[in-house]
Amino acid sequence: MSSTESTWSSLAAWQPRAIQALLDEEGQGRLDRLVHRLAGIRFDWSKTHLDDSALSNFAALAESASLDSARRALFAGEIVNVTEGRAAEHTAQRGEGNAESVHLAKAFHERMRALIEAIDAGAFGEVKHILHIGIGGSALGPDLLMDALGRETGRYDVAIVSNVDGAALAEAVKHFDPAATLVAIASKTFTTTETLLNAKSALEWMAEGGVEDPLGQVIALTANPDKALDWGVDETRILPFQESVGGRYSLWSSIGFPAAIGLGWPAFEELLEGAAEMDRHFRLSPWIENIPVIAAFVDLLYAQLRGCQTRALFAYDERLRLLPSYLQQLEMESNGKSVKADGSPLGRPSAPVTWGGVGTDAQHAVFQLLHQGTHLIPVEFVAAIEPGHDFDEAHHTTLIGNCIAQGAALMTGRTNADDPARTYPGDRPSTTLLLDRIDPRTLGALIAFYEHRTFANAVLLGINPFDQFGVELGKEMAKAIDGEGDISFDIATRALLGAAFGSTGEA
Ligand SMILES: O=P(O)(O)OC[C@H]1O[C@H](O)[C@H](O)[C@@H](O)[C@@H]1O
Repeated sequence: MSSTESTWSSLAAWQPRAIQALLDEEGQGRLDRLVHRLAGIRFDWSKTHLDDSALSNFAALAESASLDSARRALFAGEIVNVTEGRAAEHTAQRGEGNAESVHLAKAFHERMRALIEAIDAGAFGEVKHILHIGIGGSALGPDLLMDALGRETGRYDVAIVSNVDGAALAEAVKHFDPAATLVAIASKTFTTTETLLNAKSALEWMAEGGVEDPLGQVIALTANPDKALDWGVDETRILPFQESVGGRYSLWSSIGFPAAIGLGWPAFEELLEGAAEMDRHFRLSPWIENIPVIAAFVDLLYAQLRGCQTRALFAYDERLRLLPSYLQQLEMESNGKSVKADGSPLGRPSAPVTWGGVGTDAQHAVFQLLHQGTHLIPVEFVAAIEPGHDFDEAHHTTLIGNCIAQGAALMTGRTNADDPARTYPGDRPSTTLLLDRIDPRTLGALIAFYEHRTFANAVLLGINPFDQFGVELGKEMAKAIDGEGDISFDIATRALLGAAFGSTGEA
């Protein structure tokens, strides 16, 4: 048996103790070990089942799974995405990584900054609106940033369109003046069907709106500049980034353009600095003090040792309402795999399903199941101490009070001897991330925390988190339906195609 397998066997023999009992017995010592502060965020795992024995077993797993050398390889810009033969250099975008890559990332950032300065200075005429078109990693990060931080900046109106459904584009441009709109086409590969179709329609919308040279108002954010050139984007308006930056890790590169222009360059730099602080912590801290690594231990405790198939995240802050969808891509596209990096079967559950919503709304919709359902679902609460509005402070005290109350209620439960329907089993785990405030620096650190937690989970499971072949088959079939390629569909699919299009879908 490999040393990793024998560590998993020791972990399998671990017996959880009630969270309340751990708190009662360990008291302040438990808070000292399981509550950490970094970059304006308080990370609290005290209401989980993680105990000293599990912690030391997981630390042993980190050793046997060579997390240290994987981490070193990540930051050194070595090939960690083995199936695609690539490095994963998102940290280099933040100045933490291989010197050459950091240098190149800085040069690309400078190019982006210069273009933004030119736009600010009127080189594109009057620009009021930025229409960012991208999907997946080329949209979710920028969307999260702008929704969280861009509510009051007022520099430009930024709209982010991803869905190929034309209704999304129509809604985005509804209040935009085509003459005063700059279109940013964001695509790492510059081959994504949805993005290129939306971009084409955006140009048509501009032409119909009287813009003589719509392409003159287009910039491209891509790791494939040649394709952008072929598409017709002028070379001077292409903002490249490195091929080694993964799509769902790319908001730090030129894919973050809407944030850099919408929030202003100093804010974008602060975002990068916040992430870099988390990078340094992750790179240098021992396992049992390492925030993303402890978080991964807790994830594995529930997914691998307690059979939890899902994990839930509730943002108790309207500004972070897009965090669950951002994390869904990061975690599920990275670690939702059945084979290890070497192609051998994973042999254990992969990453759980990530889902979630916004508090307090979710309390009135899905929390019933969290409190009394038969599923054990580890919950993560994310909240900020400083409110994002000027209304009566009762809004914020109620919001945060509810967040904290939910964690306590999940853990303590309540028995009603007369009525099982009114009994709460309790001992349900939660993690709380409490941000001092939502600003670029703190958000940068938070997102980098999630990236490193995802990476640590992957290494501990033996997964390559940087490829996503699972999305390709469906794309191929959609192309065949569109007449590209010849796939012979089954009878049920042909019938469905007939019902939708009046055709059989046969190539
Ligand atoms: O940036 P692009 O090349 O347009 O890719 C956009 C997205 O599409 C792909 O199918 C992947 O699932 C995502 O990881 C990626 O972020």
